[in-house]
Amino acid sequence: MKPSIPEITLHDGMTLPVIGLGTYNLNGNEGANAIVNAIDIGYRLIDTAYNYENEGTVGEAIRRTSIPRHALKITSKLPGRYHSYNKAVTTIQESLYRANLDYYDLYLIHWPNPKQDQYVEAWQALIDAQKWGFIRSIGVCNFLPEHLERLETETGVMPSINQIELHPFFNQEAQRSWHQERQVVTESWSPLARASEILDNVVLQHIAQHHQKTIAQIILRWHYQLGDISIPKSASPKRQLENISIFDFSLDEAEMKKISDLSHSDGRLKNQDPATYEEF
Ligand SMILES: NC(=O)C1=CN([C@@H]2O[C@H](COP(=O)(O)OP(=O)(O)OC[C@H]3O[C@@H](n4cnc5c(N)ncnc54)[C@H](OP(=O)(O)O)[C@@H]3O)[C@@H](O)[C@H]2O)C=CC1
Ligand SMILES: O=C(O)C(=O)[C@@H](O)[C@H](O)C(=O)CO
Repeated sequence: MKPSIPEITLHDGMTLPVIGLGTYNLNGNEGANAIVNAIDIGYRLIDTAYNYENEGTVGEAIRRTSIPRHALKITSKLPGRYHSYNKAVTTIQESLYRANLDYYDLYLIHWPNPKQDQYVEAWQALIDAQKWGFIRSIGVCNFLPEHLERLETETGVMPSINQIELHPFFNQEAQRSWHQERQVVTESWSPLARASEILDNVVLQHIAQHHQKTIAQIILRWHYQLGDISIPKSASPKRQLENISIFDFSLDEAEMKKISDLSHSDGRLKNQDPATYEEF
């Protein structure tokens, strides 16, 4: 049976499933097949980006599936090199042309690039693109509280979502509670910490054995109970199904704490600190 994925409502009324499919490195025909499989088994939220060079692949998968466009939630992202207002507007249009879509459900600024300091202009372009009907909901990725505050002060609009690095090795406690106070939904990128050494972690192994689940399922259940949206990437039909089969058990408070306690200050996977990282 296909698992049914619960939904979250954003402050602008958009609803999104609590688990979506990450598509970084899902390109071409193989990528399209993987995305079609995910949609067929119940995924409705698909996360792409201009910089992944696969908005076309996502569009192809949407054309191949029998699920109607309106039942899907498609996200894309504006790259760092196109933050100026005019470039941002044409890039949003290019993102649509690449996917052959009339609108994105969610469009995000991919990184703030604070040194470049054009993210407020980019945000104004997203606000206008939403008014013109190109985008249904607008948000950001990797924005620190100071960046989010500036968007609201200078444009009056707070992002609906902030997609950030979040996994048991980097639990983002302070940023998550900042979001919660301001009705910004947290979306987790690399929710499985790219499935590297985390899959050998003994704390997670014990919890997984206790629930007769895999470590990936324990991590994704932890995300769900934290209240965030996660977007695990998998090219494998078996692991795609595993990753959405997490709604038939729950973690208790002690287990949640043990997982959150795996976090450490240098737990970022690639040391991409939004205060200094500048994306192309
Ligand atoms: N906004 C941003 O700045 C960023 C956004 N992202 C987005 O977040 C998405 C997810 O993050 P990503 O970096 O891909 O990392 P993930 O944490 O989703 O891990 C993906 C890796 O985990 C493996 N995997 C998936 N499911 C399982 C499972 N059940 N058991 C074991 N291994 C598994 C995948 O392999 P396999 O495919 O073989 O299953 C792949 O190697 C990206 O694809 C992208 O859409 C990512 C980075 C930055
Ligand atoms: O995948 C993304 O969305 C990114 O922003 C990349 O920078 C990613 O984090 C990465 O690590 C690329 O190697």
